[in-house]
Amino acid sequence: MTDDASIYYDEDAQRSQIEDKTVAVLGYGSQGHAHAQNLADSGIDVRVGLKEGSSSREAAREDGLEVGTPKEVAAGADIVSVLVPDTIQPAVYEQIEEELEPGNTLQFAHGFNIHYNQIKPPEDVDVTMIAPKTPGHLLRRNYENDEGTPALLAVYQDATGEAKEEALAYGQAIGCTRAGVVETTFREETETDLFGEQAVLCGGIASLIKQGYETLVDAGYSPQMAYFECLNEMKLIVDLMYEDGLGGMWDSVSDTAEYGGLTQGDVVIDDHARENMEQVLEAVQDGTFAREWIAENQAGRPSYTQLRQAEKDHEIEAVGAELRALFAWAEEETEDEQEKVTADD
Ligand SMILES: NC(=O)C1=CN([C@@H]2O[C@H](COP(=O)(O)OP(=O)(O)OC[C@H]3O[C@@H](n4cnc5c(N)ncnc54)[C@H](OP(=O)(O)O)[C@@H]3O)[C@@H](O)[C@H]2O)C=CC1
Ligand SMILES: CC[C@](O)(C(C)=O)C(=O)O
Ligand SMILES: [Mg+2]
Ligand SMILES: [Mg+2]
Repeated sequence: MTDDASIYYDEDAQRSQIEDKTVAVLGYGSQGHAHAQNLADSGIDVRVGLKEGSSSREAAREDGLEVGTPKEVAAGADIVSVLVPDTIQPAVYEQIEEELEPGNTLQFAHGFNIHYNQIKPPEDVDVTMIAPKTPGHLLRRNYENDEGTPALLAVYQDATGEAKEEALAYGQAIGCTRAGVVETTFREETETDLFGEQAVLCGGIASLIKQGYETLVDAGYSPQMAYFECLNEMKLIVDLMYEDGLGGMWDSVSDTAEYGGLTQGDVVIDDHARENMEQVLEAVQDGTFAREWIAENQAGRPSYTQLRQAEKDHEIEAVGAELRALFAWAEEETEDEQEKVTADD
């Protein structure tokens, strides 16, 4: 995004660009179920593409959607939205490639396979991206609550001359132009998304939480105390940043927290952490991470499986599960009490 980046809203999108078109949504996972249901609720003709025997087929049918194999649904579609996992996309693309007709659109929610040349579409189709900046389940929840979800729009290939307009209409139909759609490129979306999820949003924050938790527990504090301090309250603090930036958070916490945070934050996340972040970014930019991830999948995901298990086995997960169960029970009780008060009134 540059200083003059364009942001598009509902009024910038033309429904006519999509209303008579058929969309094949491949995959019915986090993004797939949200795109498919939001499109259908916006009056668009949607079909869901899943392999025979897929565990997602029943869910899509229960949600009232027509289901076929990726090849079957792509055959009748104007827009094919590729929402299976990134590592599966090249194989699924091979199944649907011959169904693409001139003027059709290949639509993505992340640029990995286009940017790293794992999918090479024919020149006569549009290749676009609407990348919601949120997990899919929140994309669906926001749509149902009449709220918007910000997204990025990019056009890699404009065979029809109307790729951007159609992508905007798609973004409107899944609820993104309600919040704002920012124009970017496949390269910028891919590299910033991978960097963000690795260094900050998913990897960085999980490691920060675990290191904080372990520091307190190793120093003799109770695991419950460490959980509340390092994980539970994270959401509440991030909510303040989400609503009003870092300033919103600094304004709300005590002066003591603000002074301690401003002096110690950079001690923890220091120049060394910054150098590590730069290395993470370099591996994304020069394709090292992409090659590693593709090879890891070709080898049957040995490291991924082991790392996933180690994360599940971390003590903070068991402690958190116990505490959250107590919390939910306490909340239910509070609601019951409130209902009782209302009824008594
Ligand atoms: N997760 C997110 O919120 C975000 C994801 N993205 C991007 O969206 C895209 C989709 O990611 P995400 O939603 O996480 O994916 P998911 O892992 O949630 O996708 C799982 C779905 O894909 C189906 N699937 C798996 N293999 C195949 C196959 N061979 N043929 C057909 N369907 C298959 C699964 O069916 P089955 O039940 O049979 O396994 C399931 O329905 C990616 O490009 C990702 O980077 C972008 C923004 C956020
Ligand atoms: C932050 C992770 C993400 O990039 C996302 C939800 O936006 C993803 O790939 O899931
Ligand atoms: Mg993302
Ligand atoms: Mg991502």
